[in-house]
Amino acid sequence: MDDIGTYLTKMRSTAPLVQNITNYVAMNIMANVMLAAGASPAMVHAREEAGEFAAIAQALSVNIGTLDPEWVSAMEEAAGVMAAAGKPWVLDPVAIGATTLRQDAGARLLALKPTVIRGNASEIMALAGADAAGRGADAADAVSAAEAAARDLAGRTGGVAAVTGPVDYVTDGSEGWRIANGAPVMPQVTALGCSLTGIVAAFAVDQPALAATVAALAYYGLAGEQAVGLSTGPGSFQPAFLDALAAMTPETLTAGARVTRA
Ligand SMILES: Nc1ncnc2c1ncn2[C@@H]1O[C@H](COP(=O)(O)OP(=O)(O)OP(=O)(O)O)[C@@H](O)[C@H]1O
Ligand SMILES: Cc1ncsc1CCO
Ligand SMILES: [Mg+2]
Repeated sequence: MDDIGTYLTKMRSTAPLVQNITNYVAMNIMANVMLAAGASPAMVHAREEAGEFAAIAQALSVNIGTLDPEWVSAMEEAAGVMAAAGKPWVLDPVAIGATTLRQDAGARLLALKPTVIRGNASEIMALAGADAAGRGADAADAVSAAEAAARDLAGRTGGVAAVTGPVDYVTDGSEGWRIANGAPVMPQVTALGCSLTGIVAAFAVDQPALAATVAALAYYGLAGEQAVGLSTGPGSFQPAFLDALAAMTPETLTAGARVTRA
């Protein structure tokens, strides 16, 4: 893996415009996370404009957290525009195993071959069709249990799959990487995974998807570690995390990234 910090430098140098079709829970924290990192987020989901906006966005994130059938149409249209233009788009299959509506949406979006799929272990397993324990937005399976599902999804899409948790796993179907950065308080703050999906989209602009995803996850986890020292629990963690994302230098990221070959 190249110097991890350079991916942060490249992302900030272009402040990429990232369209996010995300859930109601995530919208505010996700936009703030992306701004703190140095990207330019726009939450645009109406069916009448999602595809039109995708034509000007540099990347797209699609999150099924609070979906409805109208939103799914907008997601498909925007993803189709990105795919046709060769621009990156990232799928976050929130609680995919829970209902038929989510499973159907996940299957339709998977067919549009996301550049990157980012989810927790239970979501990656359920999207791949494996038996997963998680039924809501929180993970109930270990990252290790989802590695084969991640390789399967990457193979089927020709893209990258990322499983997040205590130690993240990223694969393009052949090579795999582990990212040990992160903090146990992160799953106690809602939508930090959703927000990370937007960060992955921003890092993937004009960069190879596998390396960009690894770098985005290391950056995010390291900022989480730093924020723990500046906070006393999930409430004060959130503003401290935004500050840490903004303050991170490429040099600190390169030095603090705990990335190993799987
Ligand atoms: N136990 C843990 N220890 C350290 N870091 C963690 C832990 N669990 C999650 N993380 C980190 O938290 C971030 C968000 O990942 P997580 O797997 O919690 O997403 P998620 O389940 O999709 O979240 P949400 O759906 O609430 O947005 C990642 O950077 C991940 O590495
Ligand atoms: C809690 C929750 N419910 C639907 S989306 C969401 C945000 C975390 O995925
Ligand atoms: Mg999630």
